[in-house]
Amino acid sequence: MGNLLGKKVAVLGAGSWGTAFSIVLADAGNDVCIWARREEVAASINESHENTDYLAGIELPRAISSTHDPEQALAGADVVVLAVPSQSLRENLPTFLPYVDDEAVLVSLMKGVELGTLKRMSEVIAEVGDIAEDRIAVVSGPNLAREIARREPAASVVACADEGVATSLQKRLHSPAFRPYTSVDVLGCEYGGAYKNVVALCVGMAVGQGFGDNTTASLITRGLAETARLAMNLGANPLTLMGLAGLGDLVATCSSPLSRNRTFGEKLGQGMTVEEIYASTRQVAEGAKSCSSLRALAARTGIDAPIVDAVDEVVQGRLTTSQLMDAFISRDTKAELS
Ligand SMILES: NC(=O)c1ccc[n+]([C@@H]2O[C@H](COP(=O)([O-])OP(=O)(O)OC[C@H]3O[C@@H](n4cnc5c(N)ncnc54)[C@H](O)[C@@H]3O)[C@@H](O)[C@H]2O)c1
Ligand SMILES: O=P(O)(O)OC[C@H](O)CO
Repeated sequence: MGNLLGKKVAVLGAGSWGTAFSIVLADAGNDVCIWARREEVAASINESHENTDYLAGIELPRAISSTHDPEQALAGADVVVLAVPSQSLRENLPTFLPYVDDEAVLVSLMKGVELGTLKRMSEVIAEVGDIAEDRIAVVSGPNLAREIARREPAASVVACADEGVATSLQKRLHSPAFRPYTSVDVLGCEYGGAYKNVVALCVGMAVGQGFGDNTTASLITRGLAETARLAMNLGANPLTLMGLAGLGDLVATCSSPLSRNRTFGEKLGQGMTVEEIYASTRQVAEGAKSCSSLRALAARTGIDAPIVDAVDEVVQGRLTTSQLMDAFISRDTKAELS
């Protein structure tokens, strides 16, 4: 393990990030085949070199093809990238795993924690596929799909328990506009990625009510404290949370109108219901589900997590967004570094 010298990468999931990440891979010299759940999406990629449903207006490199057939997508791939919504990973894996090469490395792009099991995506892959941790990696960082697809410069983290595998993947991903750093802290990257989505929902709720930069900066900072408290308790390196997969992604997601999580929160803050928001978009806002799993994980771990608690209450319809900030401000006062 450690020498990924092949050229073909299978990307499983033809949404915004699966498609944008395929551009990175193609620019870095890989041949990419995207598995699309819907045949018409595969046809659009093959025939017009555009994913009109998820990344309209972006021309895809000719090194990218697509198919609805998992066997065809995975044939000859030594790197397998998973980019489906987190809560659908477990049900999708049996479709893919029979065609995954025994030596292939699986790379999770997903930023969520599974409801019910409270597992990270790499844990779900390991469990369902009975795959060793040195064959599972994650890529996580401040990587809003449309900016990456436009080849705006960005950095990210590729993490694997086996540093050699992370370094091999780094070489396969390094493109003119995309700079990957290696890490062995898979857990820290995954909690950073899942948690920032919930904080972005919260920031969106504040923005939707008309609050300004003091409010959002306060939420981002306390959100980072909350993320670090839980992730460190579960074994993360604190410096991961200060890095690209922690603070970097938190800032990008909470600041950008491109973020689906922030937008979801903003619509709640403006008075839309959860059901109306789901009906208004096809794209996933992972935080609307992971707020419940992270809340349960924090409770199980005995960690104080007021932001995930409050976001989950709003998503479940038990708290209004106008009660949200009051719920934070009126909490018992304490030391910042407690
Ligand atoms: N979009 C980004 O900027 C971005 C960046 C980094 C990480 N991510 C993460 O990548 C993952 C995928 O996000 P995305 O942005 O591509 O989402 P998306 O909503 O744009 O696309 C999701 C894709 O999964 C498919 N899909 C939906 N339900 C499915 C199911 N039940 N089974 C199989 N496929 C299903 C959709 O058809 C679509 O192709 C998420 O975990 C997200 O947090 C997204
Ligand atoms: O659009 P969002 O909110 O899913 O965020 C996208 C990426 O995770 C940003 O790094």
